[in-house]
Amino acid sequence: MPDDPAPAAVGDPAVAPPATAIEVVAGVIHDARGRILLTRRTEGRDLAGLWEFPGGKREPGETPEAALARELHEELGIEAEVGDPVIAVPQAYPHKRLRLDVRRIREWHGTARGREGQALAWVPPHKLASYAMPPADRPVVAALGEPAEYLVTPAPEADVGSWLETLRQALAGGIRRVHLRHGGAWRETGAAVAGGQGGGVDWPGLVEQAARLCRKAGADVLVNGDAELARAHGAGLHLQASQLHRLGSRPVGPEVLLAASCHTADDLKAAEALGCDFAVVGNLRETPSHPGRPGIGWDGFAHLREQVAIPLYAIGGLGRADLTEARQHGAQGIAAIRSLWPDA
Ligand SMILES: Nc1nc2c([nH]c(=O)n2[C@H]2C[C@H](O)[C@@H](COP(=O)(O)OP(=O)(O)OP(=O)(O)O)O2)c(=O)[nH]1
Repeated sequence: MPDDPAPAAVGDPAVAPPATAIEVVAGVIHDARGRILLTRRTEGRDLAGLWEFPGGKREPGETPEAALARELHEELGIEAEVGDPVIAVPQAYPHKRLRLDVRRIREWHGTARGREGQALAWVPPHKLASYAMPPADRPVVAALGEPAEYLVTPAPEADVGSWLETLRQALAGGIRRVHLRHGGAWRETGAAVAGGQGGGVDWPGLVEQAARLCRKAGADVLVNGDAELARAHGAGLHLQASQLHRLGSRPVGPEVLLAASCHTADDLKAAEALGCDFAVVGNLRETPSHPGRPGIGWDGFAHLREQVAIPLYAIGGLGRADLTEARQHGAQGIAAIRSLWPDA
Protein backbone atom coordinates (compact mmCIF):
# COMPACT_ATOMS: atom_id res chain seq x y z
CA MET A 1 0.00 0.00 0.00
CA PRO A 2 1.29 3.47 -0.77
CA ASP A 3 1.98 5.74 2.15
CA ASP A 4 0.62 9.18 2.76
CA PRO A 5 1.25 10.82 -0.61
CA ALA A 6 2.03 14.22 0.95
CA PRO A 7 5.47 15.18 -0.34
CA ALA A 8 8.22 15.54 2.23
CA ALA A 9 9.20 19.12 3.00
CA VAL A 10 12.28 20.42 1.26
CA GLY A 11 13.58 21.60 4.59
CA ASP A 12 14.27 24.52 6.84
CA PRO A 13 15.68 27.27 4.64
CA ALA A 14 17.38 28.82 7.70
CA VAL A 15 19.90 25.96 7.69
CA ALA A 16 22.28 26.56 4.80
CA PRO A 17 23.14 23.39 2.90
CA PRO A 18 26.81 22.81 1.98
CA ALA A 19 28.22 24.28 -1.21
CA THR A 20 29.18 21.01 -2.89
CA ALA A 21 26.47 18.77 -4.30
CA ILE A 22 26.58 14.99 -3.79
CA GLU A 23 26.26 13.06 -7.06
CA VAL A 24 23.55 10.39 -6.80
CA VAL A 25 22.52 7.96 -9.55
CA ALA A 26 19.25 6.05 -9.64
CA GLY A 27 17.55 3.68 -12.07
CA VAL A 28 14.10 3.27 -13.57
CA ILE A 29 13.68 -0.50 -13.68
CA HIS A 30 10.65 -2.02 -15.42
CA ASP A 31 9.29 -5.52 -15.07
CA ALA A 32 7.61 -7.46 -17.87
CA ARG A 33 4.25 -5.86 -16.95
CA GLY A 34 5.61 -2.32 -17.28
CA ARG A 35 5.64 -1.69 -13.55
CA ILE A 36 8.48 0.35 -12.04
CA LEU A 37 10.56 -0.69 -9.04
CA LEU A 38 10.64 1.51 -5.95
CA THR A 39 12.56 0.68 -2.80
CA ARG A 40 11.92 1.96 0.67
CA ARG A 41 14.63 3.76 2.60
CA THR A 42 15.41 1.83 5.77
CA GLU A 43 15.26 3.16 9.33
CA GLY A 44 18.15 5.15 10.71
CA ARG A 45 19.02 6.80 7.38
CA ASP A 46 18.26 10.22 6.12
CA LEU A 47 14.75 10.35 4.56
CA ALA A 48 13.92 6.99 6.21
CA GLY A 49 10.62 5.39 5.23
CA LEU A 50 10.32 7.23 1.91
CA TRP A 51 10.17 5.35 -1.38
CA GLU A 52 12.85 5.98 -4.00
CA PHE A 53 14.31 4.79 -7.26
CA PRO A 54 17.06 2.29 -6.40
CA GLY A 55 20.60 3.64 -6.64
CA GLY A 56 23.07 5.56 -4.51
CA LYS A 57 26.07 7.84 -4.38
CA ARG A 58 28.75 7.89 -7.02
CA GLU A 59 32.23 7.12 -5.80
CA PRO A 60 35.17 9.31 -6.85
CA GLY A 61 36.30 8.49 -10.37
CA GLU A 62 33.24 6.35 -11.16
CA THR A 63 31.12 7.02 -14.24
CA PRO A 64 27.37 7.35 -13.57
CA GLU A 65 26.77 4.11 -15.49
CA ALA A 66 29.34 2.13 -13.48
CA ALA A 67 28.09 3.60 -10.21
CA LEU A 68 24.50 2.70 -10.97
CA ALA A 69 25.32 -0.86 -12.10
CA ARG A 70 27.33 -1.33 -8.88
CA GLU A 71 24.58 0.06 -6.64
CA LEU A 72 21.90 -2.09 -8.26
CA HIS A 73 24.04 -5.18 -7.78
CA GLU A 74 24.77 -4.33 -4.13
CA GLU A 75 21.21 -3.35 -3.23
CA LEU A 76 19.12 -5.70 -5.36
CA GLY A 77 21.44 -8.47 -6.57
CA ILE A 78 20.73 -7.78 -10.25
CA GLU A 79 23.00 -7.20 -13.26
CA ALA A 80 21.81 -4.07 -15.05
CA GLU A 81 22.53 -2.41 -18.36
CA VAL A 82 22.21 1.33 -17.88
CA GLY A 83 20.37 3.22 -20.64
CA ASP A 84 19.30 6.77 -21.46
CA PRO A 85 19.10 9.67 -19.02
CA VAL A 86 15.59 10.59 -17.80
CA ILE A 87 16.32 13.76 -15.81
CA ALA A 88 19.00 15.06 -13.43
CA VAL A 89 17.51 16.95 -10.50
CA PRO A 90 19.53 19.39 -8.41
CA GLN A 91 17.98 19.45 -4.93
CA ALA A 92 18.87 21.20 -1.68
CA TYR A 93 17.98 19.43 1.57
CA PRO A 94 18.55 21.03 4.99
CA HIS A 95 22.03 19.57 5.46
CA LYS A 96 23.05 18.58 1.97
CA ARG A 97 22.73 19.32 -1.70
CA LEU A 98 22.54 16.63 -4.30
CA ARG A 99 22.13 16.06 -7.98
CA LEU A 100 19.92 13.04 -8.63
CA ASP A 101 20.85 11.64 -12.05
CA VAL A 102 18.13 9.19 -13.12
CA ARG A 103 18.71 6.67 -15.92
CA ARG A 104 16.53 4.12 -17.62
CA ILE A 105 17.63 0.53 -17.16
CA ARG A 106 17.64 -1.01 -20.62
CA GLU A 107 17.98 -4.63 -19.53
CA TRP A 108 18.52 -6.47 -16.32
CA HIS A 109 19.06 -10.06 -15.16
CA GLY A 110 18.53 -11.85 -11.88
CA THR A 111 15.84 -11.68 -9.21
CA ALA A 112 15.45 -8.29 -7.57
CA ARG A 113 15.38 -8.59 -3.78
CA GLY A 114 16.11 -6.20 -0.94
CA ARG A 115 19.64 -7.26 0.00
CA GLU A 116 19.88 -4.49 2.61
CA GLY A 117 16.55 -5.29 4.25
CA GLN A 118 14.66 -2.66 2.26
CA ALA A 119 11.06 -3.20 1.09
CA LEU A 120 10.41 -3.37 -2.65
CA ALA A 121 7.29 -2.31 -4.58
CA TRP A 122 6.53 -2.84 -8.26
CA VAL A 123 4.38 0.17 -9.12
CA PRO A 124 2.25 0.86 -12.22
CA PRO A 125 3.54 4.18 -13.67
CA HIS A 126 0.25 6.03 -13.04
CA LYS A 127 0.45 5.18 -9.34
CA LEU A 128 3.99 6.47 -8.72
CA ALA A 129 2.70 9.84 -7.54
CA SER A 130 0.75 8.21 -4.70
CA TYR A 131 3.96 7.01 -2.98
CA ALA A 132 5.67 9.27 -0.43
CA MET A 133 9.07 10.04 -1.95
CA PRO A 134 11.92 12.50 -1.28
CA PRO A 135 11.46 15.99 -2.78
CA ALA A 136 13.99 15.35 -5.57
CA ASP A 137 11.80 12.53 -6.89
CA ARG A 138 8.75 14.59 -7.69
CA PRO A 139 10.30 16.04 -10.87
CA VAL A 140 11.46 12.51 -11.77
CA VAL A 141 7.92 11.12 -11.55
CA ALA A 142 6.70 14.05 -13.68
CA ALA A 143 9.44 13.47 -16.25
CA LEU A 144 8.33 9.83 -16.55
CA GLY A 145 4.65 10.55 -17.08
CA GLU A 146 3.88 14.13 -18.04
CA PRO A 147 4.42 16.15 -21.23
CA ALA A 148 7.89 17.55 -21.87
CA GLU A 149 6.52 20.45 -23.93
CA TYR A 150 4.13 23.15 -22.77
CA LEU A 151 2.73 25.22 -25.63
CA VAL A 152 1.90 28.81 -24.75
CA THR A 153 -0.53 30.24 -27.28
CA PRO A 154 0.22 33.57 -28.99
CA ALA A 155 -2.35 36.38 -28.89
CA PRO A 156 -5.20 35.52 -31.26
CA GLU A 157 -5.58 37.84 -34.23
CA ALA A 158 -8.97 38.87 -35.53
CA ASP A 159 -8.90 35.73 -37.70
CA VAL A 160 -9.59 33.27 -34.90
CA GLY A 161 -10.28 30.52 -37.44
CA SER A 162 -6.65 30.34 -38.49
CA TRP A 163 -5.54 30.55 -34.83
CA LEU A 164 -7.71 27.53 -34.02
CA GLU A 165 -6.44 25.72 -37.10
CA THR A 166 -2.85 26.28 -35.97
CA LEU A 167 -3.72 24.97 -32.51
CA ARG A 168 -5.21 21.89 -34.19
CA GLN A 169 -1.93 21.39 -36.09
CA ALA A 170 0.13 21.74 -32.94
CA LEU A 171 -2.01 19.07 -31.25
CA ALA A 172 -1.73 16.83 -34.31
CA GLY A 173 2.05 17.29 -34.04
CA GLY A 174 2.04 15.83 -30.54
CA ILE A 175 1.55 18.77 -28.16
CA ARG A 176 -0.14 17.42 -25.00
CA ARG A 177 -0.19 20.43 -22.65
CA VAL A 178 -1.42 23.90 -23.62
CA HIS A 179 -1.47 27.26 -21.87
CA LEU A 180 -4.25 29.39 -23.36
CA ARG A 181 -2.85 32.86 -23.01
CA HIS A 182 -4.22 36.02 -24.48
CA GLY A 183 -1.05 38.09 -24.79
CA GLY A 184 -2.16 40.78 -22.37
CA ALA A 185 -5.49 41.88 -23.81
CA TRP A 186 -7.62 39.70 -21.56
CA ARG A 187 -7.17 40.95 -18.03
CA GLU A 188 -6.13 38.41 -15.46
CA THR A 189 -9.28 39.14 -13.48
CA GLY A 190 -11.32 38.23 -16.53
CA ALA A 191 -13.40 41.31 -15.89
CA ALA A 192 -13.29 42.61 -19.42
CA VAL A 193 -11.74 42.25 -22.79
CA ALA A 194 -9.72 45.40 -23.17
CA GLY A 195 -8.54 46.87 -26.44
CA GLY A 196 -4.99 46.59 -27.70
CA GLN A 197 -3.36 43.40 -28.87
CA GLY A 198 -6.02 40.89 -29.69
CA GLY A 199 -8.76 43.37 -28.75
CA GLY A 200 -12.18 42.54 -30.10
CA VAL A 201 -11.64 38.81 -29.90
CA ASP A 202 -14.31 36.89 -28.02
CA TRP A 203 -11.77 35.32 -25.68
CA PRO A 204 -14.21 33.24 -23.56
CA GLY A 205 -15.74 31.89 -26.77
CA LEU A 206 -12.31 31.07 -28.12
CA VAL A 207 -11.30 29.36 -24.86
CA GLU A 208 -14.37 27.16 -25.14
CA GLN A 209 -13.43 26.04 -28.65
CA ALA A 210 -9.73 25.66 -27.87
CA ALA A 211 -10.41 23.67 -24.70
CA ARG A 212 -12.65 21.33 -26.71
CA LEU A 213 -9.89 20.77 -29.30
CA CYS A 214 -7.34 20.06 -26.57
CA ARG A 215 -9.60 17.61 -24.78
CA LYS A 216 -10.33 15.78 -28.03
CA ALA A 217 -6.58 15.38 -28.57
CA GLY A 218 -6.10 14.13 -25.00
CA ALA A 219 -4.08 17.24 -24.10
CA ASP A 220 -4.10 19.15 -20.82
CA VAL A 221 -5.42 22.68 -21.19
CA LEU A 222 -4.87 25.54 -18.76
CA VAL A 223 -6.42 29.00 -18.92
CA ASN A 224 -4.41 32.06 -18.01
CA GLY A 225 -5.23 33.81 -14.76
CA ASP A 226 -9.01 33.48 -14.63
CA ALA A 227 -10.35 30.79 -12.30
CA GLU A 228 -13.98 31.35 -13.37
CA LEU A 229 -13.18 30.97 -17.04
CA ALA A 230 -11.10 27.87 -16.33
CA ARG A 231 -13.92 26.33 -14.29
CA ALA A 232 -16.53 27.13 -16.94
CA HIS A 233 -14.63 25.06 -19.51
CA GLY A 234 -13.26 22.29 -17.31
CA ALA A 235 -9.73 23.60 -17.83
CA GLY A 236 -6.76 23.98 -15.50
CA LEU A 237 -5.61 27.36 -14.24
CA HIS A 238 -2.26 29.02 -14.98
CA LEU A 239 -1.46 31.85 -12.55
CA GLN A 240 0.73 34.80 -13.28
CA ALA A 241 3.51 35.51 -10.76
CA SER A 242 1.71 38.65 -9.57
CA GLN A 243 -1.36 36.58 -8.64
CA LEU A 244 0.62 34.01 -6.67
CA HIS A 245 1.41 36.30 -3.77
CA ARG A 246 -2.17 37.53 -3.43
CA LEU A 247 -3.77 34.13 -3.03
CA GLY A 248 -4.09 32.57 0.41
CA SER A 249 -5.17 29.13 -0.73
CA ARG A 250 -5.41 26.94 -3.81
CA PRO A 251 -7.97 28.69 -6.02
CA VAL A 252 -9.18 25.45 -7.67
CA GLY A 253 -9.86 21.94 -6.39
CA PRO A 254 -7.12 19.31 -6.15
CA GLU A 255 -8.45 17.54 -9.26
CA VAL A 256 -7.84 20.65 -11.39
CA LEU A 257 -4.35 21.32 -12.80
CA LEU A 258 -2.78 24.43 -11.30
CA ALA A 259 0.38 26.06 -12.67
CA ALA A 260 2.20 29.35 -12.26
CA SER A 261 4.73 31.55 -14.03
CA CYS A 262 7.68 32.23 -11.74
CA HIS A 263 10.81 34.37 -11.91
CA THR A 264 12.28 34.19 -8.41
CA ALA A 265 12.76 31.73 -5.57
CA ASP A 266 10.01 33.57 -3.67
CA ASP A 267 7.61 33.04 -6.57
CA LEU A 268 8.48 29.35 -6.65
CA LYS A 269 8.02 28.91 -2.92
CA ALA A 270 4.64 30.64 -3.15
CA ALA A 271 3.68 28.35 -6.04
CA GLU A 272 4.72 25.30 -4.05
CA ALA A 273 2.87 26.48 -0.94
CA LEU A 274 -0.32 26.97 -2.98
CA GLY A 275 -0.08 23.41 -4.25
CA CYS A 276 0.77 24.14 -7.87
CA ASP A 277 1.25 21.01 -9.96
CA PHE A 278 4.07 22.63 -11.92
CA ALA A 279 5.61 26.01 -12.64
CA VAL A 280 7.18 27.77 -15.59
CA VAL A 281 10.49 29.52 -14.92
CA GLY A 282 12.27 32.07 -17.05
CA ASN A 283 13.35 33.74 -18.98
CA LEU A 284 16.12 31.32 -19.74
CA ARG A 285 17.54 33.39 -22.59
CA GLU A 286 17.01 36.93 -23.74
CA THR A 287 14.10 36.90 -26.20
CA PRO A 288 12.87 39.27 -28.91
CA SER A 289 9.70 39.85 -26.85
CA HIS A 290 11.75 41.02 -23.81
CA PRO A 291 14.78 42.79 -25.23
CA GLY A 292 17.22 43.97 -22.58
CA ARG A 293 16.01 41.42 -20.01
CA PRO A 294 18.98 39.02 -19.77
CA GLY A 295 18.27 35.34 -19.38
CA ILE A 296 18.96 33.44 -16.15
CA GLY A 297 20.84 30.71 -18.07
CA TRP A 298 20.90 27.01 -17.14
CA ASP A 299 22.96 27.56 -14.00
CA GLY A 300 20.47 30.16 -12.78
CA PHE A 301 17.65 27.76 -13.59
CA ALA A 302 19.30 24.89 -11.67
CA HIS A 303 19.84 27.18 -8.68
CA LEU A 304 16.10 27.96 -8.58
CA ARG A 305 15.25 24.31 -9.29
CA GLU A 306 17.01 22.99 -6.20
CA GLN A 307 15.01 25.17 -3.82
CA VAL A 308 11.61 23.61 -4.51
CA ALA A 309 10.25 20.18 -5.36
CA ILE A 310 7.60 20.97 -7.97
CA PRO A 311 8.17 20.08 -11.63
CA LEU A 312 9.41 23.05 -13.68
CA TYR A 313 9.36 23.99 -17.34
CA ALA A 314 12.03 26.41 -18.56
CA ILE A 315 10.86 29.22 -20.84
CA GLY A 316 12.50 31.96 -22.89
CA GLY A 317 13.99 31.41 -26.33
CA LEU A 318 13.83 27.61 -26.09
CA GLY A 319 12.80 24.91 -28.54
CA ARG A 320 12.72 21.14 -28.86
CA ALA A 321 16.49 21.06 -29.47
CA ASP A 322 16.98 22.32 -25.89
CA LEU A 323 15.08 19.49 -24.25
CA THR A 324 18.09 17.31 -23.41
CA GLU A 325 19.93 20.20 -21.78
CA ALA A 326 16.75 21.23 -19.96
CA ARG A 327 16.37 17.74 -18.48
CA GLN A 328 20.03 17.74 -17.44
CA HIS A 329 19.32 20.84 -15.34
CA GLY A 330 16.24 19.39 -13.70
CA ALA A 331 13.56 20.82 -15.99
CA GLN A 332 10.50 18.76 -16.77
CA GLY A 333 10.76 20.25 -20.24
CA ILE A 334 10.42 23.46 -22.18
CA ALA A 335 7.57 25.94 -22.52
CA ALA A 336 7.41 28.14 -25.59
CA ILE A 337 5.23 30.15 -27.92
CA ARG A 338 7.38 30.63 -30.99
CA SER A 339 9.09 27.26 -31.31
CA LEU A 340 5.97 25.16 -30.58
CA TRP A 341 3.33 27.15 -32.53
CA PRO A 342 3.44 25.68 -36.05
CA ASP A 343 3.22 28.85 -38.12
CA ALA A 344 5.13 31.25 -35.86
N1 LIG B 1 18.91 6.15 -4.52
C1 LIG B 1 18.17 7.25 -4.42
N2 LIG B 1 18.54 8.26 -3.59
C2 LIG B 1 17.73 9.34 -3.54
C3 LIG B 1 16.54 9.43 -4.32
N3 LIG B 1 15.95 10.63 -4.04
C4 LIG B 1 16.72 11.28 -3.13
O1 LIG B 1 16.52 12.38 -2.65
N4 LIG B 1 17.81 10.49 -2.83
C5 LIG B 1 18.86 10.87 -1.88
C6 LIG B 1 18.82 10.11 -0.60
C7 LIG B 1 20.29 10.12 -0.14
O2 LIG B 1 20.53 11.33 0.52
C8 LIG B 1 21.04 10.11 -1.45
C9 LIG B 1 21.42 8.71 -1.87
O3 LIG B 1 22.43 8.23 -1.14
P1 LIG B 1 22.42 6.76 -0.52
O4 LIG B 1 21.28 5.96 -0.96
O5 LIG B 1 23.79 6.25 -0.71
O6 LIG B 1 22.03 7.11 0.93
P2 LIG B 1 22.68 6.86 2.32
O7 LIG B 1 21.55 6.58 3.22
O8 LIG B 1 23.78 5.89 2.25
O9 LIG B 1 23.28 8.28 2.56
P3 LIG B 1 22.88 9.43 3.50
O10 LIG B 1 22.40 10.52 2.58
O11 LIG B 1 21.84 8.95 4.45
O12 LIG B 1 24.17 9.76 4.14
O13 LIG B 1 20.15 10.64 -2.42
C10 LIG B 1 16.19 8.35 -5.17
O14 LIG B 1 15.17 8.36 -5.86
N5 LIG B 1 17.02 7.29 -5.19
